[in-house]
Amino acid sequence: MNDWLTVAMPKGRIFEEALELLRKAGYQLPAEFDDSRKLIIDVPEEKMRFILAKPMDVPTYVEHGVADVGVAGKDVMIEEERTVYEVLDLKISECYLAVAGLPGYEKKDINPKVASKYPNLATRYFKEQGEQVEIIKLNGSIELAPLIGLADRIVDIVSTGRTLKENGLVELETIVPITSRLIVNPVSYRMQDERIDQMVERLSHVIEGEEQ
Ligand SMILES: Nc1ncnc2c1ncn2[C@@H]1O[C@H](COP(=O)(O)OP(=O)(O)OP(=O)(O)O)[C@@H](O)[C@H]1O
Ligand SMILES: O=P(O)(O)OC[C@H]1O[C@H](OP(=O)(O)OP(=O)(O)O)[C@H](O)[C@@H]1O
Repeated sequence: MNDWLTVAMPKGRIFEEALELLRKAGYQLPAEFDDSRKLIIDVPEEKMRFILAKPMDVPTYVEHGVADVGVAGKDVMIEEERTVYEVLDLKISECYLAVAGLPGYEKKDINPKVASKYPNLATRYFKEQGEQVEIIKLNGSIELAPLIGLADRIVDIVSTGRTLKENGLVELETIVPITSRLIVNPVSYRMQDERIDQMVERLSHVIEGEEQ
């Protein structure tokens, strides 16, 4: 299977959009992708193996070389800081990272707490801002933290803004816009450069077409 390409796909909300993009780029992906609990799906016609991972873990599989390429949110890339090449902005799963809190929040000097699923990113952000905070790592439902008094602020993804609004929170600072990226293992890029370049080219073509 030396000439096969292993692709790490994030399960969850990016999956369908990424799948659609690949199909539009001409990859023949069977119906099995749309309704399966399998974590490895081989597509011999394309000489491709797909592994379905947790979104936050995709760069880990790619860094270790068990996947040649992968799809990961920019949020995950910033948080994880893995040694991989980021070769293409897929322009899917658009959202942004923001600091949010209760309305009227005022910065306090003593032990301000920030809850986030992105502890590394949040630590770096507040350091850059020259603010000392305690980061509390959560795995989901981040908006709950200020409501229940676990933290004063949160660092989290905002897309429609509905979760903030329905929980009575407001955005305090915008950190960075987020989209999903195509990432590549550096060794795979040397060994399979033609196949990977071709993939980038085919996907770019679809993305540019959709932008017009
Ligand atoms: N509300 C959103 N709208 C658009 N894109 C989002 C949104 N939330 C997250 N994303 C993007 O999708 C990626 C994966 O999100 P998803 O919610 O599927 O995974 P997750 O939160 O890591 O999964 P899980 O909740 O199972 O741990 C994120 O890394 C981010 O890039
Ligand atoms: O601005 P919105 O459109 O409301 O989207 C933002 C929400 O989406 C994500 O949560 P997700 O649905 O992944 O749930 P989680 O709390 O389990 O992370 C994110 O963490 C926000 O809570």
